[in-house]
Amino acid sequence: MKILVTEKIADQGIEVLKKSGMEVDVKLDIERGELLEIIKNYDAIVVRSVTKIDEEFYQHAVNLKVVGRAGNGVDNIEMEGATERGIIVVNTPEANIVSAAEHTIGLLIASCRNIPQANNHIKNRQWDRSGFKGVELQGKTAGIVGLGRIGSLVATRLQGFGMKVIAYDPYITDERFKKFGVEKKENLQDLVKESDFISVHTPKTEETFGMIGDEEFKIAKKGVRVVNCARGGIIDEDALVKAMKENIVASAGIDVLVDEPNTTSPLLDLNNVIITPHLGADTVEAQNNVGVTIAHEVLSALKGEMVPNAVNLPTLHHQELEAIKAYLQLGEILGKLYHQLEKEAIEKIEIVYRGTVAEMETSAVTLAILKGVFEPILKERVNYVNARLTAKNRGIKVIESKETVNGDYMNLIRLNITANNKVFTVAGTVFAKKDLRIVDVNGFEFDVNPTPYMLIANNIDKPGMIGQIGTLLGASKINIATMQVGRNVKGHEAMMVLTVDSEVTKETLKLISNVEGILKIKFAKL
Ligand SMILES: NC(=O)C1=CN([C@@H]2O[C@H](COP(=O)(O)OP(=O)(O)OC[C@H]3O[C@@H](n4cnc5c(N)ncnc54)[C@H](O)[C@@H]3O)[C@@H](O)[C@H]2O)C=CC1
Ligand SMILES: O=C(O)CCC(=O)C(=O)O
Repeated sequence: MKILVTEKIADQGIEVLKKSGMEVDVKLDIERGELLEIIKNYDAIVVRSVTKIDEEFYQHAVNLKVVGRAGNGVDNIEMEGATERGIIVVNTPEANIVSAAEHTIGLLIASCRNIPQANNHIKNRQWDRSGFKGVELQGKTAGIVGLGRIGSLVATRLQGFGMKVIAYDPYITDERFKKFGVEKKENLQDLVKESDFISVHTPKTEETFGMIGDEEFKIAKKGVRVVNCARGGIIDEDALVKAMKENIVASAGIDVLVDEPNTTSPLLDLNNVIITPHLGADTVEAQNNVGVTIAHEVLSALKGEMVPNAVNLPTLHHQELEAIKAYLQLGEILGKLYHQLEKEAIEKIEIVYRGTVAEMETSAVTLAILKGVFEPILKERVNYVNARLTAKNRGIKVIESKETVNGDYMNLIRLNITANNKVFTVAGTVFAKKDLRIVDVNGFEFDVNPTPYMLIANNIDKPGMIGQIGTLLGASKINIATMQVGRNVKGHEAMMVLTVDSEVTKETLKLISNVEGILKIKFAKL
């Protein structure tokens, strides 16, 4: 597979990609036209904040499976287009947050103490100590907008300077405010009125773009100082210029602009604005961390694995992913059985989580089940990202339910798949956190450890059936690894599940199906 890297990531990250055996092309500063022309040749692209991944891009990226954003914000990536096409978008949301938080503090202190201005002054061979008087942080009130990963790191660091920290973030719990010792503000206006310093740490969304603008500067304290190390425009740039000219804002520390790269912003003309060209994440540590993390994530995503930082998938932290890993495998296997045993078009898929698994975050397991259901018929066109959409587009109802009671098993996943007025059922469990078992197929009970090749037969429960199948497989040089029979009533229909060491050809299946008493025989690849 081929990976294109269009922006600088750490050499260690490139090494990880290359060592995996993938073909890696690094084309920094590639022109848009050339990118659109060549992207059809690639399975994955790794970008930072400059490369625009939009609808036009997707139309050319016909073989693309993964977009890796080496960094945090994904506002340069159009998400809907990716999800519709089953392209998985991964980022590294934790890898550069310390650097961004420290840069925020740097911008705040540098602007409060006029450090860049004084530096320029003395480098111009002058020594006039007047005109650079700053202000202290201690005893002042810092208003944080967005108490997420970076906002909370900034909050704790500012508390270290003896500041009172207040925050506005309507989307997080009161516990999180308490955890960081931050006073909650119910609305932005209250935060703006009370703050001596305001720092924004939200993503750029329709709601946050321009959220600090003319109205907010009207009610802000005279001499307020602001920092934007999040995304350009969260503090409206025109309103900021105006408020600075009117001496409402005493200083601004800015790392991000609406249009980047940018060397013409009117903010550059104001002496009390200190500005860096989007350097928040530009440290040795953050870049190594980001580069290596994104490389591993892109490789996992290309292998079709669930990735913790997939943006267009349920959010899973590493620990959560570890906890559900075995259920992801089990769910996919259970799902894969349907289209290999049955041919009817599915109308409804009911997924029942029972016992300990019902207490977990199972949305990703549902995706694994759906991926499994469609994979035998859609192959690589279905993946975790588009599995739900695939079900929807095919008019299939997906119903999930949870039962916290334990039945015969500590945990159980059961699928009831309705097609043409019949219900196919299959259930499985996980023993000792990693041992998968199929325990029920259409009401026949088993304890089968699923393997890549399985034979599943319905037969009349009578003597000699097992022997005949064994003989035919033996003649075809197919080794049987395990064999189990499930039956409900003696002498009626039974089901045999055999795990075998190699693929079973259509000819061998035909021979088995001709055995008297065999009602149905199917070969399943898991
Ligand atoms: N300058 C740089 O180089 C870097 C910038 N960033 C940017 O920093 C920002 C914050 O990143 P993280 O802390 O990782 O994000 P996060 O997702 O952890 O936190 C964002 C917080 O903003 C809150 N929020 C969303 N809408 C809001 C609204 N209307 N009002 C108030 N709060 C709102 C959310 O509830 C969340 O708690 C992002 O814009 C990211 O792109 C991140 C890394 C480096
Ligand atoms: O240095 C970069 O790639 C941009 C960092 C950033 O803004 C982010 O990770 O959101």
